Amino acid sequence: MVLLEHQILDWTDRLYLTLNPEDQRQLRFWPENPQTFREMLDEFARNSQQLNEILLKEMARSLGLDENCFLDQYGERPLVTGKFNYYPPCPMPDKILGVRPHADGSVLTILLQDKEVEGLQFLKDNQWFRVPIIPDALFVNAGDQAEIMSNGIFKSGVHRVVTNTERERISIAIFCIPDSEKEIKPADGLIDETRPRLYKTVKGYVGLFSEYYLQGKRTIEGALI
Ligand SMILES: O=C(O)CCC(=O)C(=O)O
Ligand SMILES: [Fe+2]
Repeated sequence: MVLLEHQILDWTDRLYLTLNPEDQRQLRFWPENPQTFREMLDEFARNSQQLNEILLKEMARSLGLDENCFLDQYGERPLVTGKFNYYPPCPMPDKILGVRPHADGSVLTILLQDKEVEGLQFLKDNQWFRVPIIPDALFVNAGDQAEIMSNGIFKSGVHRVVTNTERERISIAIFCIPDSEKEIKPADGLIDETRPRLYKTVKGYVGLFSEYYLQGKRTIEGALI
C-alpha cells in the first residue's frame, strides 16, 4: 500500500483477499485462473480457521487456562485475510528488503512458504535467523494480539523478508484476526502480583498497523501500559 508520497517501498507485489466473514469477500478480485483457485482458496481458508482454533485452544491449555479463553476474544465475526506475496528477483538485495522488519498485527499468522526459495528471517537477541524451508509445512507465528491476550507470554516475533538477485519467491500468509468490534485484553488468569498486567485493552488493533509500520515503529508499543 502506498500511503505517503515519499514512502520507502518494499520489494514485493501483493494481493490481499478477505476470506472471512464470507459476506465480506470481494469475489471480483479473486482470480478465476486457474479454474480451481477459488474452490481451493475457500478450502484453505476453512482449514486455516480450524487450525487457528485448535492452536488457540492448546495455547490456552498450555498456560492452565480454560481452553476457550483466547478464542472467546475473537467475537462473532472474526476476520481472516489472505495475503499473497510475490518477491521478484532484486538487483540490489543489500539495499532493499522484500518486507521491512515488523511483527504481525494478527493473533496468529499461518504461512505457506515458497517450496524452494528462502527469505524469511526472525530477530532474536539482535541477530537475524533464517526460517528454513520444509516443503508443504505451514509456519505459524504469534502476532501482537496473541502477545496482548497472553500478557506477554507468547511473543510476537519481529521478522523481515530478504530478496535475492536470482530467483523469485512466493508465499501466502493467512492472518487470523478478532472482530474489530471486540475488545482484546490480557487474560485475567495471567495477571497477578508477580506478573502485572502489561497491556491495555485494545480494539480494532490491525487498523493501527499501517501507520506504525510506515514510521518503522512497533504497533504493540502503543498498547503497553
Ligand atoms: O513472505 C513471507 O515469508 C512472510 C511475509 C510476512 O511477514 C507478512 O506478510 O507479514
Ligand atoms: Fe509478517
